[in-house]
Amino acid sequence: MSWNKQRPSGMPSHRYRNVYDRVAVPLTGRSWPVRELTAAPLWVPVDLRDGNQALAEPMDPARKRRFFELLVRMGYKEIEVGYPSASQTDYDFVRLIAETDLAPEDVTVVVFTPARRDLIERTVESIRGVRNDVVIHLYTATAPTWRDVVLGLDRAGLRETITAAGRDVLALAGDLPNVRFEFSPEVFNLTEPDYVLEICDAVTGLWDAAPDRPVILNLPATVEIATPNVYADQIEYMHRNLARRESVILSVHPHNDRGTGIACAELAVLAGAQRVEGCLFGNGERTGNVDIATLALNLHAQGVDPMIDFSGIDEIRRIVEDCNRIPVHERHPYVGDLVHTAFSGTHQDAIRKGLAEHRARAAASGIPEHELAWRVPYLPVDPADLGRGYEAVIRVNSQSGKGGIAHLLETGYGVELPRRLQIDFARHVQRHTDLGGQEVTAAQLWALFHEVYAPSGPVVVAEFATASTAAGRTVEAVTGLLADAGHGVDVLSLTQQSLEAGSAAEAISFLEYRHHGRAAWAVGTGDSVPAATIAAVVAAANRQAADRVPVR
Ligand SMILES: CC(=O)SCCNC(=O)CCNC(=O)[C@H](O)C(C)(C)COP(=O)(O)OP(=O)(O)OC[C@H]1O[C@@H](n2cnc3c(N)ncnc32)[C@H](O)[C@@H]1OP(=O)(O)O
Ligand SMILES: CC(C)C(=O)C(=O)O
Repeated sequence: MSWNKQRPSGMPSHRYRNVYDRVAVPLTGRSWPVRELTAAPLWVPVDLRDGNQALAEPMDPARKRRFFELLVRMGYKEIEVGYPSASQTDYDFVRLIAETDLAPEDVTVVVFTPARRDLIERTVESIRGVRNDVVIHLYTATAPTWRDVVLGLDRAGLRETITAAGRDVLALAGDLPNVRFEFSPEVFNLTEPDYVLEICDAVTGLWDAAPDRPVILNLPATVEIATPNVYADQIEYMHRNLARRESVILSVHPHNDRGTGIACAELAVLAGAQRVEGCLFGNGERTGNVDIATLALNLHAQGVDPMIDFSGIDEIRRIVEDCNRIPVHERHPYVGDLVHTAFSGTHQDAIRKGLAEHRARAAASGIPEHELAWRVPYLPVDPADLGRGYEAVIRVNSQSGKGGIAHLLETGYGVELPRRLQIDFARHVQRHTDLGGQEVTAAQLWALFHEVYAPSGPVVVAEFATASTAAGRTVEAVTGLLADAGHGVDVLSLTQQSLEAGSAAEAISFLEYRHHGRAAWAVGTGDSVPAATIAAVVAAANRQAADRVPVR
């Protein structure tokens, strides 16, 4: 019997070639697989250029400015601000930087240009008077298909075009003391390794790359073509073989066509890259540029300072969405609406226990919760690090269990349901959510709770002090209290397990009892239930009781 019943799909996969048939991948004895990520590379957001050129409605001046100010606030120190020869808006934005103090002095401004003299001239014109450090970023596609189909140049011809443009850049801006240069062999990942190395060495020679005026060599995976290990090999090959390696800032610029842009960037850094270009939340051509927010927060989540502040991630997202006019997906790493939320029962149970353990460990150690080592299951980072609360970590639907339901009542209403009651109530919730097929909010759960346990009669809320409920006396205390208030009470069950152990202080959180044949409930004070919580619960219950009989 075969376990694998798959059959040929009939998809025309034969039309596409394996990466190894398209480009030589020269490296053997690679060292990137055994390296570790221990520090953040230099992040360079290209939202205002590569991201912008992919928008149906490119950013107007106001949106560009808002985005730029956001990037500055977050701590980016090198920002590609536009393609000044492409549009008046891009040109004017660079002029705005030149003529105002919009860019703090420690921020380097990158401007992008193709290898065409008239466009280089316009680019250099745009940066006149900029006081910040400036990088002029020159690019040309170098891969065979682009040479043959797009540019109509052979290897030698393209080399001449690039070096001619390099000379133009040098002639027009080489004497500006605040200007450095960047070169991108576009579609690096499909270019013959010996050829791209030759071109890059020619450019760094021409621009006289030196440790005090390094040249940025940016090696794009313009269109992803292979598994990330191949890109890592390509980057390590360049890292090992570049002529002026000490005078080169090795940069990468992954896109995400195969959905592996993040992996490409991470492996490329292991392979020697020092600088990463990308966009916030992965905007950009086609499937986007690599997402530099996820990359940074991946470092944060493994204990490495990302060097960028994401502590207000929802505000960052709102600005990015507003500027790009593209929504961020609910499942987007770190920032999506649902990424810190569990609907499923066992996940909720683990999160709830994990959060309780975190709080207890913080109290025991004296270390504040936001400083304490994080180990809550299913939450790779503390949502609070990103400026989020814990309200959304657990949401309830038909996939949920008692733990999640109890969590919502605890956080929403301060009610701690004893285990037996959790089990019982979860059955009612399950029926309700199965029927409706929808999520239930804490308020709906609370209403359902009343419907189930106090369908018509009075809701009696009893508040009583720990002192009166010393071990072994709880039943009497409750009964007595209610009797004083004029109710005969038959206490059917005290469900808190710790009651059995005789510990009143822990025990008194919630008691289920029956009053004159009708369900009612009582809340008691104890060390585990702060007075404020009790007060809130009592008030909430009393508000909801049609015929309320508050005991105190
Ligand atoms: C991978 C990347 O992200 S690259 C950046 C892509 N970004 C953009 O294109 C956004 C801004 N672009 C533009 O505004 C325009 O394309 C301009 C101003 C640059 C050029 O406009 P046009 O002169 O109208 O040319 P067009 O847009 O049709 O571009 C195609 C031409 O550029 C040439 N070209 C492509 N890349 C380069 C390059 N790096 N250097 C020089 N020329 C290039 C093509 O060969 C083609 O030339 P041809 O007309 O002689 O065949
Ligand atoms: C030219 C480079 C930097 C680029 O935008 C790309 O290859 O996607």
